[in-house]
Amino acid sequence: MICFSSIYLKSMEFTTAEPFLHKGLLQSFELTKYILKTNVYPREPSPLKELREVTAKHPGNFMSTTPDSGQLMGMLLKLINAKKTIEIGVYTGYSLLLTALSIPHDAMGIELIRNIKLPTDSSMIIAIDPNKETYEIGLPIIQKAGVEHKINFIESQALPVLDKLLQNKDNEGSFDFAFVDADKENYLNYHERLLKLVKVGGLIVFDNTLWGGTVAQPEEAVSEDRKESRRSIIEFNNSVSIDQRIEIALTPSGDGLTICRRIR
Ligand SMILES: C[S@@+](CC[C@H](N)C(=O)[O-])C[C@H]1O[C@@H](n2cnc3c(N)ncnc32)[C@H](O)[C@@H]1O
Repeated sequence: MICFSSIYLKSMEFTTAEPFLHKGLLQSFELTKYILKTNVYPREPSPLKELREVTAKHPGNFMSTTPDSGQLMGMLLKLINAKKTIEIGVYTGYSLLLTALSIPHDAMGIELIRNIKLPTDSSMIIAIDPNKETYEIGLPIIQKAGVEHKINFIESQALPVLDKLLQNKDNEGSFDFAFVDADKENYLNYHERLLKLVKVGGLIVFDNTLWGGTVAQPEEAVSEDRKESRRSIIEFNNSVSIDQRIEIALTPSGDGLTICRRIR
């Protein structure tokens, strides 16, 4: 019997310069499930599990950040000891809650008032989404997890909020981390603004940068409803790949997660 992966491998074009291609992962849904079952779900904090299960009942559930990407982001947040973050695109709050659970609990109070360059009543995570209704689906779980005080939810399109933050020079280079998971057409606009707001050494992470694999397909093979965002994502991927202000890693986690580290 020929297994799926060997059919897949035969269909790939190998060149001598790319002997590592056969190591490519995620050749089947079973493999994705394997990663989730063995490594992600057993370690997923219970509030995140609860939020994932509540979100699964919502018609927009496919929008939620995948738990494996969430696990990677949690690791990144802890590695850089992120305290001040921006979240663009909240939906029911899976990535928001994991960020709130990953930033230090002791970073509140006095330290917040001393360090943050925003008004002293601002929280550590600025979370922006024009849809408050979906945020409110996850909010009771965020409250129960005891991390709501870390979140400043702003019901708005993200661009005007970022522009407003940039009007205050003190906000420049003051954030440790940003996560972007919203309208793909604005990814480059977000990138430009976040590069000013995030400090050198800080991270900007973009979700959906493989756009369901369509970035590597001919446009004719892509359904109409995915074409516009696919074009934006391809433009974004091309642009960040040559951007000298950042280091990047495009990981095949979830729907593609591009990690940008500001270096200048
Ligand atoms: C893919 S979902 C975000 C999923 C979220 N990261 C999670 O883990 O559940 C995209 C969200 O972006 C929001 N959105 C769309 N356009 C936006 C904009 N211009 N500014 C901010 N958020 C936007 C949508 O309302 C939606 O809630």
